[in-house]
Amino acid sequence: MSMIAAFYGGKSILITGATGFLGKVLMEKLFRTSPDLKVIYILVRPKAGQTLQQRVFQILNSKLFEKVKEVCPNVHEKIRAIYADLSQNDFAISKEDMQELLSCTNVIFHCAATVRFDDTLRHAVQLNVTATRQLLLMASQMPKLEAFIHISTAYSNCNLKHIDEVIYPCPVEPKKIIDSLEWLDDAIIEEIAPKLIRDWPNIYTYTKALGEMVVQQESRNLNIAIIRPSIVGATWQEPFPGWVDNVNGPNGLIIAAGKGFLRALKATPKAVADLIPVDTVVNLMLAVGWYTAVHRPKSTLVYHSTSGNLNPCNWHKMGVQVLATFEKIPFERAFRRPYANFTSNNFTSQYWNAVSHRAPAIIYDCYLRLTGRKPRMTKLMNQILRTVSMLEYFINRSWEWSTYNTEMLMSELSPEDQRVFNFDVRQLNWLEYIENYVLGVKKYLLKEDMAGIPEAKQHLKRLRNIHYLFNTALFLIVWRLLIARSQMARNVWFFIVSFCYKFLSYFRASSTLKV
Ligand SMILES: CCCCCCCCCCCCCCCCCCCCCCCC(=O)SCCNC(=O)CCNC(=O)[C@H](O)C(C)(C)COP(=O)(O)OP(=O)(O)OC[C@H]1O[C@@H](n2cnc3c(N)ncnc32)[C@H](O)[C@@H]1OP(=O)(O)O
Ligand SMILES: NC(=O)C1=CN([C@@H]2O[C@H](COP(=O)(O)OP(=O)(O)OC[C@H]3O[C@@H](n4cnc5c(N)ncnc54)[C@H](OP(=O)(O)O)[C@@H]3O)[C@@H](O)[C@H]2O)C=CC1
Repeated sequence: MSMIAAFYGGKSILITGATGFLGKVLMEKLFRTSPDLKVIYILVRPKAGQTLQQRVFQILNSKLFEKVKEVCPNVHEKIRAIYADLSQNDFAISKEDMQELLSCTNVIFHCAATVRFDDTLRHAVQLNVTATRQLLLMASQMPKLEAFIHISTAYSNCNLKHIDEVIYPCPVEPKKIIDSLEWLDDAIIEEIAPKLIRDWPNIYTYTKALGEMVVQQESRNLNIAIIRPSIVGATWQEPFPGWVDNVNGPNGLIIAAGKGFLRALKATPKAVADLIPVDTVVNLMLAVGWYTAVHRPKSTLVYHSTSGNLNPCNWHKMGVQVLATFEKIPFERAFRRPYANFTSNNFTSQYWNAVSHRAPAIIYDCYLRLTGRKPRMTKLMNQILRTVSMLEYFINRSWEWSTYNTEMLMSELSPEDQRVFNFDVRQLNWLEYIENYVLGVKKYLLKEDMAGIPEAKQHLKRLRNIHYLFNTALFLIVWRLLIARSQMARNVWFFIVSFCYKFLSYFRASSTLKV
């Protein structure tokens, strides 16, 4: 019998960010392994014209939740969506709902955040710092609370090279930043933001670091733990391999590469690609929730959910496997044949951007214009290159994350829990994982049918022929222009032609003699 699964039985669990990538997988696993849990409260805002109920309905009716419905047929009754906007005071939760949350919650998983690298400082602080403080304040008023699990990121201290499972102090007190944002206007905030974030690469990682400090400062006598995942990727095993649902992190780049838009990347091939499957992170979260509640460690423990020091994979290996998978299961209607050119050199990267990205986009837009259609490729390419530039920091460096606490926890679990809540990334086979990942991107993000693979392969063959034809034509045009302008090129040309002619005459003469 799983002790962790039993622990969540009969519990009321509060999840923020339940509509996000991590939150959905967390809910799915909770319902599947502890169908006897009492209720999951989720703090949700209406979005994209959908009410809370519609959002919940959509999640529960997705493929991700197919297994849950077999194990826990009354899952609809066990989710309680509470209207909340985490960027508002008191989260804009109604008094009645707040009362229920305060009096019933046993465990909190705080996943909500803005994960945009380029968010405004004001919004990122509101969500990643102030909301965390507000939630801790609520937690301190919950008499039945057993554990508060805060989800941070392994990159919250990416200004360091070696990162331990400890909370590092930030140069500026979070409280001072929160207070100053109240009276500074937006223009000034954006002006001071680069000075505040110093050697952090973006607002996101900086505000996540501030969020951790807030957790440390406001922990009071709560049982708190922090989990720091690295780059969260598709599911490894559960509920099925390859599930993804947004374009964040590597997902968007896999699409861009598979569709042939992105053929070169400024990346350090030997740098560690610290991906961690989302189900591994979720298993660790649930194990940490149990351990924090039952064993009540004296201090706030930090757990790294990373792969680099236990089972490293580098960007080169990853790129090669992604490309190999594109060969087997290509994406439909590719713009060009997928190809990978990793370079860590600035100049070479600029060159590839011009030749492999911008030039084909301009040529294609000319073609669209000539055929009376609206040009769109240059805009799309600029968008992709902007995204790539935002992610470059993370694919050109390696970090060392220690994982003592995570390994300690692994050894504390019973064999059954180690199986049901497996977060031992040493068992991960990267080649298999990446293949399933790419397949998942095709099926769940692009919604492409496997029946379309033969046509996709045909399309790639056509693209290859067009590529050869285009290159030959280009070569001939350049050569013809050179001959017209340079005596030297003409001499070389006549030399080659006369050499070929002599060779052919000799070959013909010797074959006539043999007869
Ligand atoms: C040689 C080439 C390839 C070779 C072979 C294949 C190799 C492939 C191997 C895999 C590649 C490896 C690269 C991995 C890099 C991973 C780095 C991840 C770093 C994580 C560090 C921290 C992790 C975390 O803690 S948090 C989670 C990470 N957060 C994010 O990923 C958010 C990042 N996104 C943003 O901040 C914004 O979207 C931004 C700034 C990139 C763009 O903002 P903008 O306002 O300009 O546009 P949007 O409105 O947001 O989007 C416009 C448009 O772009 C699409 N899009 C968004 N994100 C991505 C993306 N990551 N990749 C591709 N496309 C993306 C978005 O859907 C929109 O499309 P529409 O059609 O207009 O809707
Ligand atoms: N994905 C990754 O690679 C990594 C993620 N993390 C951390 O994991 C956590 C979850 O990330 P992930 O699931 O990928 O992110 P998503 O962007 O998929 O999900 C973010 C969640 O936060 C919610 N949210 C955002 N703003 C508000 C708001 N104002 N009010 C209420 N809810 C809000 C979103 O709700 P809505 O659906 O309404 O937008 C969504 O449910 C974050 O803390 C992130 O920092 C850490 C390392 C890597």
